[in-house]
Amino acid sequence: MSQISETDLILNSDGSVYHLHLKPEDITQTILTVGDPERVEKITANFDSVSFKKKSREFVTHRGVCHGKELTVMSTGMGTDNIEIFMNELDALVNVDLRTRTIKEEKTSLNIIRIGTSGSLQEDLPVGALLASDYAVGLDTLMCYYDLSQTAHEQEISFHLQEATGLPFAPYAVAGSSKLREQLAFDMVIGNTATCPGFYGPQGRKLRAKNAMPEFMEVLNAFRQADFRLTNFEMETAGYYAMGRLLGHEVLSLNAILANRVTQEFAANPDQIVGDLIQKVLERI
Ligand SMILES: O=P(O)(O)O[C@H]1O[C@H](CO)[C@@H](O)[C@H]1O
Ligand SMILES: O=c1cc[nH]c(=O)[nH]1
Repeated sequence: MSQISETDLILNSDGSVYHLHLKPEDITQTILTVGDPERVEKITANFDSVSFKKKSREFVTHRGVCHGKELTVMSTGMGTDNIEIFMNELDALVNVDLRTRTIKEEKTSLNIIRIGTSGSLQEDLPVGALLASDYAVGLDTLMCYYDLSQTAHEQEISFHLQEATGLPFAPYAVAGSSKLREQLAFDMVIGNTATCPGFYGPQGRKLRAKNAMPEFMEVLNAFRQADFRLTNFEMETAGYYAMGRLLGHEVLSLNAILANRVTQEFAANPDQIVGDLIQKVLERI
């Protein structure tokens, strides 16, 4: 069996994976993820007990027990470049024998649930809504570097969205886990999430820097492919869904809608909206 080299899979001197600084025994099969490292503690404050904590760069990990269930909560920081590192190293923890550097014969599929914040792209998706991403569309170039398989429907969305936006590469469209959606999001809004490689220009915001595509938000708002429309944007979901498919993990992105970009409203109570989402997930997991 071929060995993964020391530069492809970098391990720290304690045997942990390079950026996450974790060993296989540090994680559980179900992992809740957040962007903001400080949100990890907000979730595990609800736990019965926390048995493990680690911080490495923006990757903060807590492992513990909530309502009798073993869970891991991890922060990723912002952007799909972080998600690429996060998903590869998480997968290596369960599907690579780190001692022999060989891929395990029997694969483990993780349940990965993002609890994130997001902005609404549609007037009828209000601030305060909790949204599960059915599909995510990556408006970044991450999938130019991987051999992602897409369904015919996903390919059509990718093709027509490139046409509509005029981007010089094809965005990638990927569905999330229907199993996790049915378990966790049965009363939430079901939407389709645009994942942007930035918070300002790539989401149509303008401060001082001149935008190359000043109408970008309007283009995303108006995009239709049969009955498909984009409902919200953020910065990680498509990276999760695509890497999840490549590696065989169940992934669901749940979004607390904090801003409505059409009505230009921002939540008066963002912590409460995120808190509601956390409580729902912990009750249902
Ligand atoms: O609240 P989180 O999970 O960080 O998610 C959203 O918030 C950040 C931008 O403020 C981006 O990471 C975006 O995806
Ligand atoms: O508008 C928003 C709100 C949260 N996160 C984003 O990326 N965009």
